[in-house]
Amino acid sequence: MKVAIVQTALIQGQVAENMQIIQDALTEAASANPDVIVLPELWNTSFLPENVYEIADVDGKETRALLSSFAKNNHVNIVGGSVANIREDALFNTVFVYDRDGSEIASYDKAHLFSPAGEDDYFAAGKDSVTFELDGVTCGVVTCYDLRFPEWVRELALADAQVVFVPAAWPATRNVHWDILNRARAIENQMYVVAVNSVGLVNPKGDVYGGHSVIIDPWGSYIVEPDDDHEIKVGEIDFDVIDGIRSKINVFNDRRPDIYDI
Ligand SMILES: O=C(O)CCC(=O)C(=O)O
Repeated sequence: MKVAIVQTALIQGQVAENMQIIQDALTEAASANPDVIVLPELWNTSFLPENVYEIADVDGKETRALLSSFAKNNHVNIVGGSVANIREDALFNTVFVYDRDGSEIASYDKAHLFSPAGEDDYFAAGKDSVTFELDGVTCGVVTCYDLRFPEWVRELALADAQVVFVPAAWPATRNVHWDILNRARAIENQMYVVAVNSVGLVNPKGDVYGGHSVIIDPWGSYIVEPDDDHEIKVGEIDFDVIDGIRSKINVFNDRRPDIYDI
C-alpha cells in the first residue's frame, strides 16, 4: 500500500484558502500515484479560531463534496484528515474516509478533546471507535490528542486494524511526545502508524505546528522520517512485516485481559 501524507501549513480561520491549499495538496499527492492520501487535523478552520462554530462545515457538505469527487476522479482512497463539522447543531472534529469510487466508507469524531487548549469548550466528543477497509485492509483512525490514550488505539488493534492513521495539529514544543507516542503505538500494537501533522502555522496561542509526519512500521522503524519540511511525503506499507513480527513476538497471544483492572 503506497501512502501519501500531506504535511502542510494552514491558515487560521480562513476556510476558503485552506480548501484551496488542500485541493492543491491533493493534486500534488495524487501525482505520486498513491493508494491512499492522508490529510492533517482540522484543515478547514485550523486549530482553533474563536469563531470555529460560525465557519465550520455544516453536515460536512463542502468537505464531502471535495473529497468524494477527488477520490472518484483520481481513483484513490482518502483518509480526509479532520474538519470542524456541525451535525444536529453540535460541533465535531470529524474524519471522513473515502474509497476509490468516491464512496464515504467511514467517519470518526475525535473522542479525546484537548482540554488544555479549550477544545472541549467548542466541540462535542465522539464516543465510537471506527475501523474501515481500504483495498481489503482493515484500518483505524484516531485524531491528535487521542494518541495519548493507548487503550483507545488498542481497541483498534483488537478490531484487527493493520494501520492506524493519526491526523493531527500537534505543537512543535511537544515534538518529543509526538515522536515517541507514535512509535510506541506502532510497537505495542504491532501495526503500522501513519501520522500526519500540520507544520508551521502560528495560531493566536502562539503554537507552531511541528510537522514530524511519519510512517512507522511495527518494529518502530521509520518508513517516512520526521522533519519539518512543507511537503507531500510518500511511503510504502508492507503487510508481511506485521505477520513477521507477530510470528516472533505475539503480544496478542500473551496479553492478560483477565488480570487488568482497566
Ligand atoms: O497532546 C498534545 O500535546 C497535543 C494535542 C492537540 O494539540 C490536539 O489534540 O489538538
